[in-house]
Amino acid sequence: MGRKFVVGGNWKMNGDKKQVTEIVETLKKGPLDPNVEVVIGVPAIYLEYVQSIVPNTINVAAQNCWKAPKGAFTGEISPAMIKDIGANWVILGHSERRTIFGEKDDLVAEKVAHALESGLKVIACIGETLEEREAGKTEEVVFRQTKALLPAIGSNWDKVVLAYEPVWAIGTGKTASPQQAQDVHASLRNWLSANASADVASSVRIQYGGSVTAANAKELAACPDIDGFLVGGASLKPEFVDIVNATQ
Ligand SMILES: O=C[C@H](O)COP(=O)(O)O
Repeated sequence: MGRKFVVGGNWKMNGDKKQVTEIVETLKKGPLDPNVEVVIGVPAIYLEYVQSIVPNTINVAAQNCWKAPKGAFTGEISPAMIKDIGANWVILGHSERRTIFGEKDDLVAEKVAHALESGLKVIACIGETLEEREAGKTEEVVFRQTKALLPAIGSNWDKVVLAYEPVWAIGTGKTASPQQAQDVHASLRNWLSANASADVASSVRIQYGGSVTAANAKELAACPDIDGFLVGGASLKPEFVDIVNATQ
């Protein structure tokens, strides 16, 4: 099957020019496993700068974008702008966008569709809240969120990475157990087999995100349906190198 392990670092709204330079220096020193695809999610204002200092083995992602190429959308950036400065990825539908900024499934889908049309690759995030998990609705929620993406993705699944990020595990230090994460990833693959295609189900890469650290990455990475991570807090620290190398 050969799904290439893919590790994203989502810096969120953190860092200043000095710190982002230091993080890039740390990544350059690595050494980073050459068999792993690395994508760093950079605050919009530093995208061009970071793109100009990373080696071409490291991919740069925006953390959000709008669903149109240009126009009267104050404060937004477009996929065309992201591509224009040389970056090729965008993270969409992150739970912070969904919960803090009120992005619903249909808006996330429109953004995904436009980003893909514009030639960006997409890390599309899904995941349930604690309340939803405790109500036994984990699968219902992640299937609903993924279903909304199907028409947006169309035949572009090779340009999409799904990131399963249980909201209760984000920034809380409370990681999903490898079994909990594996179970959701496996269910998602079954659902994709029935609702997209067997080929999509077996080839799409599904990252786990939520309090991933160097201490828990190896165990999570050993799960058969976990194909990488989307890392928040730890992506700002030197341990991100060990997380990238978790399959070694
Ligand atoms: O996008 C990354 C996730 O929100 C995980 O964040 P975290 O590793 O700080 O829990």
